[in-house]
Amino acid sequence: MELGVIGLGRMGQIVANRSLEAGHDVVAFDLSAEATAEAAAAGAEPADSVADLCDRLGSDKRIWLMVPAGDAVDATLADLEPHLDGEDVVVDGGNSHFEESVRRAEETDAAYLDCGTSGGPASAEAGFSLMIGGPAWAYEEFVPVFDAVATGPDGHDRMGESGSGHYVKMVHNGVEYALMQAYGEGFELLTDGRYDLDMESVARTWNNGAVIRSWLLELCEEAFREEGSDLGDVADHVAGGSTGTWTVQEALEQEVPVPIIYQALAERFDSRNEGRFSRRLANRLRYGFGRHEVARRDDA
Ligand SMILES: NC(=O)C1=CN([C@@H]2O[C@H](COP(=O)(O)OP(=O)(O)OC[C@H]3O[C@@H](n4cnc5c(N)ncnc54)[C@H](O)[C@@H]3O)[C@@H](O)[C@H]2O)C=CC1
Ligand SMILES: O=C(CO)[C@H](O)[C@H](O)COP(=O)(O)O
Repeated sequence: MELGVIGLGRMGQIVANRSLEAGHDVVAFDLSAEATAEAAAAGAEPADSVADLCDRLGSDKRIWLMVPAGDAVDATLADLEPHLDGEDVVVDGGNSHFEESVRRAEETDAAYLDCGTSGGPASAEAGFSLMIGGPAWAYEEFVPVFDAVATGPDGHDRMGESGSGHYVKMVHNGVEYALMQAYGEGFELLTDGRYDLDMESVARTWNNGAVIRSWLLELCEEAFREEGSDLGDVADHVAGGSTGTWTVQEALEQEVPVPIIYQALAERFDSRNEGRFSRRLANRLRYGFGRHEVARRDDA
């Protein structure tokens, strides 16, 4: 397939690279000329604008957006719109709010797929988990690229109608917050508790056969190995929060109790005030899976 990729940051480069490795042709564009050049060095055909990218793709365009959620998606779609028709397919692989995706699907002339993407830059080699909403024919058209960008055919599926992909990813992120909080609390108790323990050893032992083994726990093990059992100078400050907020807002609207996800979100907001071990670990884990910058303490 010939694929246009717009947005070539941490995630978009991986979308382009994995598509190229699977034998697809990629036309790439980013507002940053350096990012476009990086994709070109990996084998993509560089475009110098959205219009140029559309010219190079011709008819039946297949385009993947990997720009920051929010205004950047609308700005890109505004630039794309004069070049799109009903035979074209646009995928938004970012963390957009599901209601925004429904609106965009209604507004655009193209078939629009909302694609929740999980795995982060740490999954560049293994591939992502993709949760997709939108028209079935457009999903089927994109399957060869989804096969390449995901872990494989089992790493993606059509969740349902427009919005459902980003809805499932929103809930995924709420669960992610809660799991991070649970691991953080456990390690905080072990750190402040009765025994002098090596946290990397605990995490490694749990990761080998324990009920609570997981990729996030492997990232805990990595964090303790790289930062030390006490997390060294990792600050007690957790950034982000928008997707968890959306999850809690939706739960309130649906009258579904999600106290653990809410508590994890509240702890994250609280971290912007004072220091605790669980939050320092969450700060460091976001680097593990997302290559988000690790905030460091000044006093360590
Ligand atoms: N980093 C992560 O762990 C994950 C990120 N996501 C989502 O994927 C999307 C992209 O995230 P990242 O790659 O981490 O962000 P990033 O900040 O690394 O890259 C974004 C890229 O988009 C480009 N860009 C911004 N506006 C543009 C426009 N109008 N036209 C063309 N290019 C534009 C920027 O120059 C930058 O290169 C976001 O929605 C994010 O929430 C989803 C899953 C995991
Ligand atoms: O989607 C992701 C992981 O699944 C991204 O890493 C996202 O940035 C995480 O959310 P937050 O920034 O609120 O921690």
